Amino acid sequence: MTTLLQCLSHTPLVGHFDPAPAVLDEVETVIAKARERIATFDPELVILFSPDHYNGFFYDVMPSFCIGMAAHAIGDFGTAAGLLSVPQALAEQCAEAVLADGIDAAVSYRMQVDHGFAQPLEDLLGGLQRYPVIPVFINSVAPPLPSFQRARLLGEAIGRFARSTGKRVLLLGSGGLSHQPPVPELARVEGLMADRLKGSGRYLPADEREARQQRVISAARRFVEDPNSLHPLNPEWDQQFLDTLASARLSDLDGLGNAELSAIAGKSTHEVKTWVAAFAALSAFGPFDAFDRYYRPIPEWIAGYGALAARPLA
Ligand SMILES: O=C(O)CCC(=O)/C=C/C=C(\O)C(=O)O
Ligand SMILES: [Fe+2]
Repeated sequence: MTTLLQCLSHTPLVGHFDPAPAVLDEVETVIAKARERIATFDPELVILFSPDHYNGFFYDVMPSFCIGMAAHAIGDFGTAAGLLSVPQALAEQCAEAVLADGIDAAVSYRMQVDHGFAQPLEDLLGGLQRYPVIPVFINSVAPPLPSFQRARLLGEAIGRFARSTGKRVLLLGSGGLSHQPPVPELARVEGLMADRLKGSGRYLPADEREARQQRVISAARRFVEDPNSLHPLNPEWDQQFLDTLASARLSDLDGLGNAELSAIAGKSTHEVKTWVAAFAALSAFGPFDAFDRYYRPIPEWIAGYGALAARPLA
């Protein structure tokens, strides 16, 4: 097998405000099985599609897509901090190939990433540096957002590059499904907060970082008591989305506009474009089989929480 895919929701709330032990066990079992499968696959290269939450990408320059030539994680919400093991020459080749293929992704030689990248690297791979990883950012919270179609085309271009390496490549998608945690919006803030979103938030003082994290934890507590305190989760849409990916109908999502998706499933649901990109990358290896599907709405994590694996058909 030359490639394996794993998509998984992430949540900064794990360990801070958890669901009942039985649910936590269920999720841990799903993650443990994925981790075991990945260890057996023993990737030579990992390509990780993830969003950011105004920790590394800001409105001073906000790309739709960015490929990391080098990257470090900030360690928010108790996730791991430090350098990722990015194979720079290979990442440069990836960027060259993607641009030559018609997708104008930005590059970063100092990509700052948050739990969106760190959590899957820790949970699925065992740490930030366990395997060589090319991090690929997809803007999922800062309008104007890329479309489903562009995320799919990015994924296809990266998949063609991945295939050309001849390596065992693990494709990861991080984030989603339906959810809308409290993430500030430029159109709704001013003063210091607007300045933070334009770039001064890149290096937050510890007390502000802590206050920001507590805001999310408090919102989760409220959400459990009142599902209308935030945009409600949408299990029906989430299951349809999983059906769409599992049946390789990725381009069916092309026509779904960003405003429409926000209205259906919440403003952070755009993170599912990382799943679309990962599946599109897999499609460059030929027909695939999706398996180990998991889904549960978990209000404690403000998340339609899911997982889906896939591999090429034998
Ligand atoms: O600026 C803030 O306070 C952002 C809060 C934040 O980082 C929330 C993140 C939530 C997720 O990553 C998620 O549910 O996917
Ligand atoms: Fe997120």
